[in-house]
Amino acid sequence: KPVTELTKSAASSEAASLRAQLDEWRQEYYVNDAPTVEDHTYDMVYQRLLDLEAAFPAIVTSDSPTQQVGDVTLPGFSKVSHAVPMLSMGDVFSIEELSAFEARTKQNLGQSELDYNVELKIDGLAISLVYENGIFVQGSTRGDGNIGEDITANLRTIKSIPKQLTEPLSIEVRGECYMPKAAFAKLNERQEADGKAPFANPRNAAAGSLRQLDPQVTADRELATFIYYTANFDDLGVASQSDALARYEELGFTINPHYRVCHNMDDIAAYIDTYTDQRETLSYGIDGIVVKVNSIAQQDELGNTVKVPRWEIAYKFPPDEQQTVIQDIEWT
Ligand SMILES: NC(=O)c1c(N)nc(OC2CCCC2)nc1O[C@@H]1CCC[C@@H]1O
Repeated sequence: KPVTELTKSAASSEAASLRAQLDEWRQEYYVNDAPTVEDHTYDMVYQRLLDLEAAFPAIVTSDSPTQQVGDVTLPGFSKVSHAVPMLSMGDVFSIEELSAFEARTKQNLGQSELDYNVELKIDGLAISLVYENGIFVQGSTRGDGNIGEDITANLRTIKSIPKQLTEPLSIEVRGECYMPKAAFAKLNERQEADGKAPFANPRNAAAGSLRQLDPQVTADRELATFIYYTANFDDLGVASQSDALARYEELGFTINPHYRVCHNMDDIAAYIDTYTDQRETLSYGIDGIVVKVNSIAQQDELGNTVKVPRWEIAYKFPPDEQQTVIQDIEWT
């Protein structure tokens, strides 16, 4: 039926079922690498959801597939084309799905044992940093993965981003720019004091502090970074993700210290348990755990699908229990 003839509740329930269907198809496509429908079928259903949400904005949910698309680039920024696309990651939500990823990966590689590098999934904004002969020359956002915004001037104000490396390497590295929880709380106090709207969460605050044109604003926001990737491993002389992280640190970058080489799912599950418990004690936000095949050669052998690497997966924590806390406050 045309969306204009629907009641809001009819639109809302149709949208909910479309979201579930789209999420199932995304899982097949991005995680299992085994889509059961043609792209145009996905696109038609996606378009129907867009129409429903456009006709009834109140029914949009933050986890709707329509809200997950890569960021488009904002006007006012010059554009940066990523020579190597900045990919995102497939998500899984249970150990069972993680085991399925492991089984599929072992099968793809014809290996019965695999080493993984497991990392915290920092809840920030992906950035790319380009160095020429060891000098920081350009920084950008991920954008849609191919085209990002040039935010070099803003990134120059961030202390953890070295202006010069300890070696004269010409290299591009990638990582997450984030706002520590303490800086986020202070910023929102200032926002309220200035009669401005508070930021919803540290990730939005980091994005809002980078994707604006005044470097002084960025400088005042106490942002930080963790580097975790490079587009050109050949320049590093390393054979694994865990060695690459140690190399980034040698070059002057900040890396997240909580990475661990795991040899099987039990190790990975133990790591997930540890950081599910410790999550609240971390001074920055994380929204999951990243499991990567540790060997670079095996990563290359597995390659990437159009949007995500086949050699890594993100285990996502259940949505934050913050909502229940807020409900308690309202209730009392
Ligand atoms: N958020 C993170 O902590 C994180 C990580 N620890 N490791 C990676 O590996 C990259 C490598 C190639 C594709 C993803 N990506 C991360 O975040 C990604 C960046 C873009 C979308 C995800 O947030």
